[in-house]
Amino acid sequence: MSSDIDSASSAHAAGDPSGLPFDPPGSVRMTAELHYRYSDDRRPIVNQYLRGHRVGKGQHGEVWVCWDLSSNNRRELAIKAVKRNNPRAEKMNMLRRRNIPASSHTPLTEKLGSLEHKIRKEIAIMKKCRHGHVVRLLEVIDDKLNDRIYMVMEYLSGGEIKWRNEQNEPVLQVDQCRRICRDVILGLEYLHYQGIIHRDIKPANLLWTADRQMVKISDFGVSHFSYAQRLAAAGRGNALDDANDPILLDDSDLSKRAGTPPFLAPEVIAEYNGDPSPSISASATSTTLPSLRSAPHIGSSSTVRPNTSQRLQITKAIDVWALGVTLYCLLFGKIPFRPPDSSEYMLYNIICKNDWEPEDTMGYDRLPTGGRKPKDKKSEGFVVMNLLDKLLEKDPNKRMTLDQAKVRQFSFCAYLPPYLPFYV
Ligand SMILES: Nc1ncnc2c1ncn2[C@@H]1O[C@H](COP(=O)(O)OP(=O)(O)OP(=O)(O)O)[C@@H](O)[C@H]1O
Repeated sequence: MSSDIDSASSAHAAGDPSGLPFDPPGSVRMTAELHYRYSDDRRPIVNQYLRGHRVGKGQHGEVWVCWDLSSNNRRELAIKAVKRNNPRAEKMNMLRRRNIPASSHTPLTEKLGSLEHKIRKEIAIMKKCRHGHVVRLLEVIDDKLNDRIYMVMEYLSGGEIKWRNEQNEPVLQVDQCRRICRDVILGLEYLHYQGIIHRDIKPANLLWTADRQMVKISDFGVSHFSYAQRLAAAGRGNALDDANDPILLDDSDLSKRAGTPPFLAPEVIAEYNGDPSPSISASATSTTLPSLRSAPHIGSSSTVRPNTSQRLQITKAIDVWALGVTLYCLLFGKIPFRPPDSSEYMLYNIICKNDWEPEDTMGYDRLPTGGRKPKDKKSEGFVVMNLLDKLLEKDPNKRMTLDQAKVRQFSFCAYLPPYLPFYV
């Protein structure tokens, strides 16, 4: 399996004129002091950041737009404020432990350990990243007195990708889907090179820049760092220079299910599947998943049983699968694997066993797909169906690699410029 990683890393080096595959990880300022005051018009100021409106609310905290008063042009940034002891988040986690999903699009963070641990891991992972298609962390303010952590990030004012209307019809043109796909491939390629598996790729975690010309990958709340993968991707010489936070090397989160149900790869949920499990990738990390016996059993006649005899491993291929699900969502305005009811159990069964079917047309511009196996090899439909086919390959060993997605015969992204500047 290391072959695809090796070829990917050599392609990186070859593809970049500077000879450096990617930007070096950026330095993130760690600030232990917090000063809270108010502007003349009574707006809060956290250290040098003047707080504006709230842009979003996550499970563990809130995100605000802010302006850096210390910069010449009052640079616009985002600040995520997380309270360490958050009773609401603890309650949500408790509910999930009982397998009562809040929504099928809510990420599972089952037993991911203490909130503090989760945030520290998210920060440690973001600290390793500096890439044009990955949301950049700039500063962490640790407010021990009030039990809060502030993460100062670049602000993506275009917001989350909206991919469907109320009738579950696509709202993005095929060309926009193509660009988003290209951006995510490049962002993921960088993450994997850094040894990071995102584990929650989905449209809601892709944020638009202000001009909506580019997306960046966000939300590293359930991401995993694999030193083995970093070694395989970057080579021992490079990886040995990494200054790794010890929290990154803690593998305990890998034994927990994480991600958003409709986007989970078959190998993550294959314990529901009675068939022999896909074989294990040689580059896989060594930690295994536990049995998911506690899953809600809806439909007692089902023959699907948790397969506890074989333990599966988490690899970068799960991000490729999630990219395939994401691309399908963008093109068709619906998820590819749709259970007849809201049962998570049925969903997992369908992901593992069923094939996906396209609509007759794709995108807001309603381009013909030509069906599941288009005959016209020169058509856009053929290229896109072929790409989906390879991304949504159930066997992770046969699934397309990002390298293949970028440079091989899949011309879906081929005529776009291969690289964007990596600065942010
Ligand atoms: N850098 C950013 N720029 C613009 N909007 C952002 C940024 N970071 C997060 N957001 C928005 O803020 C909202 C909350 O983000 P946040 O990461 O806290 O929650 P989340 O995505 O639900 O993740 P979790 O609950 O797992 O921590 C999201 O809707 C996201 O779109």
